[in-house]
Amino acid sequence: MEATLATAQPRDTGIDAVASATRRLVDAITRAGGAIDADADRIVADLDVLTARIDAHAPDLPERIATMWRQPGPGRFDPAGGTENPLSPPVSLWVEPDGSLRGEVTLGLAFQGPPGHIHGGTSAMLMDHALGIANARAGYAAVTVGLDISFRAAIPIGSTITILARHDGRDGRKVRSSGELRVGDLTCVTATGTFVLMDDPSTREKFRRLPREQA
Ligand SMILES: CCCCCCCCCC(=O)SCCNC(=O)CCNC(=O)[C@H](O)C(C)(C)COP(=O)(O)OP(=O)(O)OC[C@H]1O[C@@H](n2cnc3c(N)ncnc32)[C@H](O)[C@@H]1OP(=O)(O)O
Repeated sequence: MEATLATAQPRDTGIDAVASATRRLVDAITRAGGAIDADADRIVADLDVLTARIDAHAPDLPERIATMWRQPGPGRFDPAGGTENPLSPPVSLWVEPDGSLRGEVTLGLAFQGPPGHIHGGTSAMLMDHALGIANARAGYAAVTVGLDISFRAAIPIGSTITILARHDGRDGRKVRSSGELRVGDLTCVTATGTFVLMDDPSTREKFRRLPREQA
């Protein structure tokens, strides 16, 4: 049986292709560093032309957010697995036979924390998001109120990181999930999360409104 993808299906055209190219750009910049200083003025001019070309297509923010949430299926704009989001690491999560999630990702220098290793905030984002998707797959769309995370071993830049996440249960309006990041057989990060259901009245009210309406 074909495995089910819990994150957005990557495409090699349109906005997904632009986002991928932008990830390659960011990776190239972080690898080159100050070695591009002499060429920086020309690079900035070229990038500004591209930015203006793209910006000409951008609707205002509330309209853009509304469009994002009208798209069916897994979030294409998520910060961890959003194929349309150039800041999103290219994560795909698959549903295992027991309903848990499993995926792999390799992160470059843009995600560095300690020398040669992944930033803890990046690991926390991968965990927060995977735990949230594990809940959503179990039928519980919910927002994080607590994330307990342990960094047990540093994750080398460029290593293949295995992401595991599972929904652990519901307690009234709260749901729990847990997960880990592994490199090979080594468990590098463990996390447990507490989430509040989005259909809880206070949560629904808070996340119903768009930024402009909240001002
Ligand atoms: C659609 C599918 C999406 C799939 C993936 C999404 C993954 C995204 C994950 C995220 O990053 S979500 C974004 C980060 N989270 C937030 O912005 C939520 C911010 N918090 C809030 O807006 C409010 O807390 C919320 C509206 C959710 C609820 O407010 P309330 O005033 O009603 O409740 P409160 O925050 O006091 O606590 C709710 C419950 O959580 C409990 N709680 C709070 N902090 C906790 C903590 N740190 N650990 C454990 N439990 C905690 C708290 O005790 C309480 O338990 P009880 O219901 O049993 O009383």
